[in-house]
Amino acid sequence: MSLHEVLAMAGLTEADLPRVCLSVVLIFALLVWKSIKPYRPPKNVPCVPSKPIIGCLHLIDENWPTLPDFILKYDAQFGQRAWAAPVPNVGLLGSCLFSLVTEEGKNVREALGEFLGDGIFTADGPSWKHHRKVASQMFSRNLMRNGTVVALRQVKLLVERLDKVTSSKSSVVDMQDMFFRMTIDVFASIAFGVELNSILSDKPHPFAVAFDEVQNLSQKRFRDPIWRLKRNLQLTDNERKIKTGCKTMKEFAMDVIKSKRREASNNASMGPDLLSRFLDTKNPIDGHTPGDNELRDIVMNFMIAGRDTTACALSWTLYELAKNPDICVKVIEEIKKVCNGGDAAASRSRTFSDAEYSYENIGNLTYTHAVAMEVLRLHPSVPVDIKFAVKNDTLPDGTFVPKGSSVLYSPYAMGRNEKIWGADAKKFNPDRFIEDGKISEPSQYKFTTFNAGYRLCLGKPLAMLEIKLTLAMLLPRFKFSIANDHKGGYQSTLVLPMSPELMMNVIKR
Ligand code: HEM
Repeated sequence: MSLHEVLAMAGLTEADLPRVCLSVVLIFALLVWKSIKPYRPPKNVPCVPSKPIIGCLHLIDENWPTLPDFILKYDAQFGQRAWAAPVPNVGLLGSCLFSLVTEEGKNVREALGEFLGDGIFTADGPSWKHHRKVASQMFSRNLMRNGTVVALRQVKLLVERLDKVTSSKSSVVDMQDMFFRMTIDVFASIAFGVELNSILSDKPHPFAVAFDEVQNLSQKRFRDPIWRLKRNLQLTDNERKIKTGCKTMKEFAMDVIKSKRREASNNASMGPDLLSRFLDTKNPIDGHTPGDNELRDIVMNFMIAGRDTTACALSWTLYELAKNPDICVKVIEEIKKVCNGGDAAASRSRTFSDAEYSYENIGNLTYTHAVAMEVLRLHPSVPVDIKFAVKNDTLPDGTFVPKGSSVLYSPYAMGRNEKIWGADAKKFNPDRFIEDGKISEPSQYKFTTFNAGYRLCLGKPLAMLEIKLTLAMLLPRFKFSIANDHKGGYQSTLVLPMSPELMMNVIKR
């Protein structure tokens, strides 16, 4: 249909075209204007340089590639007190101070809504309590044991892959890529009971591709005050790809759920994966069994929470150990002693008993645990987190937080803060977490890598277990050194992947 015909249908002529265009532009501008709500910071709170309407969005945009360091800079500049970073629609009070207001209430996760669904991350109030209670059951001792078995199976495949690579000429491997492949396999197996086989295959599974793409693209929304408009009208390539990616993931999850339900109705013995466990579990609160959508959201939230966070932590651990060879030697010594009964050959062997890497043995790797904690202090997998005030509150420094404002805290900035960790805050020193040969757990409000209070990360034990198990399998068998000139840079995303990639020389011991 020609433009002329369209105009004629609307009773207009070509002479009306400029007026029509102007009206469309004005309506669009009004929609944009309506979707931008400027933010006025509370009185007497120091503020980063800002402009009318857009606040400091321009600074956030400029500094996005190193956002955690941008926050670190202002935390240092303003001292131990709250400061404001006005962002339209969001607000933002930056703070290295925790208060009650950060412990409960709505998470600003709307931008990840269609990805997270109606799961623990997006839920608030009674609904969150219900999710938390249901999700807590996932972290029973039995599940942790099953997690150990699943993770061990996948780490074995990683050893197999590294063995293949090191027997060829080129032994330079992108270890971060390996860890992202391994952790998606681990979590798909724990959550769905499905083997994605990403470690051994060249072409990643479509679910893994969609998972990565949606996560990366959704993060762009945080810098875009009109992303809702773009999503609702499907205006950009970004928004269209998010929609397609979510569809791929949801279809995959639904297929698995349906096939599990079929297995269950045929009285087949169900696996130990989360889906199978939750299929017939009655909710203790309302007594109902979860529907397909609820099941899908539970397992997807589990994967989102656990996969990238653990992969980043593993990458930074290998990086820090390569930079601190004396600490690496101590870790290997502990692994040999605890897992392999002090037998050096056994610690390198490709044939081993699963008992060597049992849940109990991994739990006894005290120094290795301290190393992982130190890595997570300096390189927290969630470097910046935002909470939303459900009621008026006051931060410990006396700053009033009105209901509805967002409070930002940065485990990255807090982890490097000398006032919190002492003059050697930037030094890699795992001993700071050991007292009398045992782990000395710091307060959640000091070590905020796993959040604090009511919404403390539920998966911390599982994450620590997977990190230690992977180190126990890899370090005695391979020597890793950094192959590229890595300065410890990162990519500013919801998590903290290394940038550039972690290219490592891998040599069999
Ligand atoms: C090194 C690894 C990990 C780090 C640093 C980490 C960090 C965090 C942080 C900062 C939060 C708070 C998010 C927020 O509410 O804004 C969180 C929540 C959560 N994490 Fe983790 N996480 C890790 C691994 C895991 C793993 C392996 C799982 C298990 C699947 C998991 C499950 C959860 C769950 C279920 C929540 C939501 C808790 C709630 O809202 O009540 N995490 N995590």
